[in-house]
Amino acid sequence: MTVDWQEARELAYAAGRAAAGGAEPVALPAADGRTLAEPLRALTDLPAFPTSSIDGWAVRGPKPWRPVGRVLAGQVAPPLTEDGTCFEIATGAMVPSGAEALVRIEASTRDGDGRVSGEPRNGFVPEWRRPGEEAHKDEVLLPAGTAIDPAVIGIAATCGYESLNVYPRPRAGLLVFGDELLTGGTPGAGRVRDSLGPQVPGWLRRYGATVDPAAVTGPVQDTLEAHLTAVREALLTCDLVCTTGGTMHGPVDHLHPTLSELDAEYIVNTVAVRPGFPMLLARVPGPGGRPRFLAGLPGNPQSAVIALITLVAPLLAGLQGRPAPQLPAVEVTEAVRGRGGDTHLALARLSHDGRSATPVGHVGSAMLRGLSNAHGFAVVRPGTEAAAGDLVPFLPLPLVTGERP
Ligand SMILES: Nc1nc2c(c(=O)[nH]1)N[C@H]1C(S)=C(S)[C@@H](COP(=O)(O)OP(=O)(O)OC[C@H]3O[C@@H](n4cnc5c(N)ncnc54)[C@H](O)[C@@H]3O)O[C@H]1N2
Ligand code: MOO
Repeated sequence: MTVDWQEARELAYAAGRAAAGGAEPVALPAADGRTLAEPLRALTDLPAFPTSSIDGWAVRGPKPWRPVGRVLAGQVAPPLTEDGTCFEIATGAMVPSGAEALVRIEASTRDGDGRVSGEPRNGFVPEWRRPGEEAHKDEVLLPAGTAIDPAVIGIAATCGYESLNVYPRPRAGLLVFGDELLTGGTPGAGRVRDSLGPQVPGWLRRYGATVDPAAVTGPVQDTLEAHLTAVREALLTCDLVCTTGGTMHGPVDHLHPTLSELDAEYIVNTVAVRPGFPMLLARVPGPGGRPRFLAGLPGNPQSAVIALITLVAPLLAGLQGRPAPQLPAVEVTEAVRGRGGDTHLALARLSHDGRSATPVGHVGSAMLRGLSNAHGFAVVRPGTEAAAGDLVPFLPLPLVTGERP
């Protein structure tokens, strides 16, 4: 029943990939953060016409050249037909056929009759860009599965796209379980603040899901009936419902009985990882034959984030048609103990060059202090220990540039 941590990630990814939605067209300005459902191909040669890189003269034959016209950017250049003539030309303008060279304005002189002389630059950089220099028509520039960022939108616009066919964004929701949880004020008298309701939607969005604020509910009352009602309702509008707490088998832990009532099928039910082992991922029959998913995040807050990064991140990557997340290797600066037959995920900070990781303090599964000071987790695989200087995989938090400098 308990699966290896790496295997759990692969199972979650495969489940998401198998359930990825069909492509939908989205206008370029709205495509940031989406995923290409088809390869991005050049629709024409790029550049599409010979394009001047300078302001100057397009010349033909030996100098001096008599100006016979002017080509500005945006115009179709007429041919330059006679030796000893030139067109004045602007940066970005089409180079006329027949032109043999371009002479920069600052490298040119004019005689009393207005004829132009000068030397074309003999440099490494040509003075005009040839059609197809950047891409040939139909060439694949980016594969399907590419995450769309502003630069991808830019190259798509350069090619002439108005919209892109992309995967749908998975819609995620969150149900917080636990009658002991406060939604405001300071903790005490047996009660703690809910630290997952405010936090989990942000992580889900960073993994590409949308989270409607109306799909975040809690605390849900600790009864089986309340759990069932809340999960059923959430599954109506969400592709993925995350729950927090109740993954064990305590007196008020109702998640497993809820899943059984819903005819859910476990994809992963507990993982050989510390912290976080009671995490689970289940598939629930959805309308139209497309499955919906429920991720059970353990109640201990750091364990909940570990479940997100272990199961939900690969699931969402698969649902969006992205490649499975790969882990870089880093050197640990101090020893990190193993956890016997379990994978140990040890919170750590990366060095500025990203090559080494140093474990942080305050890493108990009920704590968030270490998490708020770390870049991710050093991964110590089952049956191993990491000595200072060893290379281990690093599981990054989905932080944005500028966070945790
Ligand atoms: N007999 C055993 N008991 C426990 C074991 C075990 O192996 N045997 N494992 C422990 C581990 S490890 C974990 S993790 C938790 C998982 O339990 P649940 O998922 O059922 O979570 P709860 O019992 O509901 O809560 C655990 C803990 O976390 C606090 N919590 C819950 N939700 C939140 C929240 N939204 N914000 C802040 N804190 C939260 C809750 O108050 C509890 O302290 O089981 C252990 N027990
Ligand atoms: O493994 Mo629990 O998931 O330590 O907090």
